[in-house]
Amino acid sequence: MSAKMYYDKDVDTSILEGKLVAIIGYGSQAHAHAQNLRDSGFNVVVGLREGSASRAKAEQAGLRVASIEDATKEADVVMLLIPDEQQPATYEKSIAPHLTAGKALAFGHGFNVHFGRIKPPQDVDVFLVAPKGPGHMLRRVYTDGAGMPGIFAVQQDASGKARDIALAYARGIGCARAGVLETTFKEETETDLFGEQSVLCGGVTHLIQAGFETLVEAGYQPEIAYFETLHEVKLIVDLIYEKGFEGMRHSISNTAEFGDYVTGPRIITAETKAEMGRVLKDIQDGTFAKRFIQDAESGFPYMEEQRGKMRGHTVEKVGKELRDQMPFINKKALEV
Ligand SMILES: NC(=O)C1=CN([C@@H]2O[C@H](COP(=O)(O)OP(=O)(O)OC[C@H]3O[C@@H](n4cnc5c(N)ncnc54)[C@H](OP(=O)(O)O)[C@@H]3O)[C@@H](O)[C@H]2O)C=CC1
Ligand SMILES: CC[C@](O)(C(C)=O)C(=O)O
Ligand SMILES: [Mg+2]
Ligand SMILES: [Mg+2]
Repeated sequence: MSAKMYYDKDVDTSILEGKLVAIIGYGSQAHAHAQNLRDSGFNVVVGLREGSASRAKAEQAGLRVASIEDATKEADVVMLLIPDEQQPATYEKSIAPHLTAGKALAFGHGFNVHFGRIKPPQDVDVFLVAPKGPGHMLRRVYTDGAGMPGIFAVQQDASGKARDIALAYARGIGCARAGVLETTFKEETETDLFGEQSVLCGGVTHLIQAGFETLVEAGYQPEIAYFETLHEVKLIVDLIYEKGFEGMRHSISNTAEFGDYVTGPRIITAETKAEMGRVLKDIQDGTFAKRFIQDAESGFPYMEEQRGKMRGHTVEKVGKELRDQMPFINKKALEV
């Protein structure tokens, strides 16, 4: 293996003993960071805006809650885990005035530092710890005794200890159970945006949607189309996750494997890969970031239009009905 991987045995967490970590926000990532750190023995305070709907949930989980300003004042490490588009304004108003020398400012994604939207003072440590997966799954795998890989990067090392703090933090949220490796803000930001757009979120959902629509438009039952093009994706991906492509192909029929080789390249073509290259370029030169921020600043008209379209789509309606008949599917997982 060429990358240096850090596991629990390689990480000394004593650097955070007696220190206070403020988790700003209580959404997907934040609730998992706060609860995992607390369960790993760290001191945690959750910083929330006034009137936050999340206060009761955080308190119910046994966490102490303070205003963002007070949490920043008290804490040694301030982890900013609110939506990327909201971070600069909250940082300027509620965090920067209290971010005194010697503290550490941390992120779960490098977007705002990399694109120059947050410029922390020179006398604080700045690092990121980015778990490679959704926050709700970060909490689930931690409570299952497993872990989710993560990557960390140091942008500013004012204390000379920023790497050790970042690694201790990564271990605290459970990432060093699965493996943690070092990156830069640039590499994390660009690869994360590329992965979520091209493969994990944009790629997968649009592939499923196109397959589902093709079957339904050809007259097949939507329920069968749902099982075939969506539900079974998890079962196939679980095998890829556990055993790689070869392991998955061992489990499927020869008929399926032959069709995989014949038809896969007709669906994901050389042109698809060339387009992925153009997507990556838009990410690298800031074109995507600009488009995202513009939509956010106008109240997300494009994003809301897309959400509205999908809400009424048959794949969503049929899917909800079918999932409601499957009580073993974890329905509590996304409650926070
Ligand atoms: N979602 C994920 O799994 C991943 C996210 N990340 C990164 O983690 C960070 C957080 O993302 P994510 O967890 O999706 O965020 P969420 O959308 O889940 O964050 C919601 C939380 O942010 C708070 N919030 C929203 N707007 C404001 C505001 N203007 N001022 C103060 N608090 C606000 C909400 O407060 P309230 O409770 O009061 O409504 C809520 O607690 C981002 O940098 C993201 O890129 C990284 C890896 C994966
Ligand atoms: C895949 C999307 C993600 O990058 C993540 C869960 O890792 C995100 O920004 O939510
Ligand atoms: Mg992301
Ligand atoms: Mg990600």
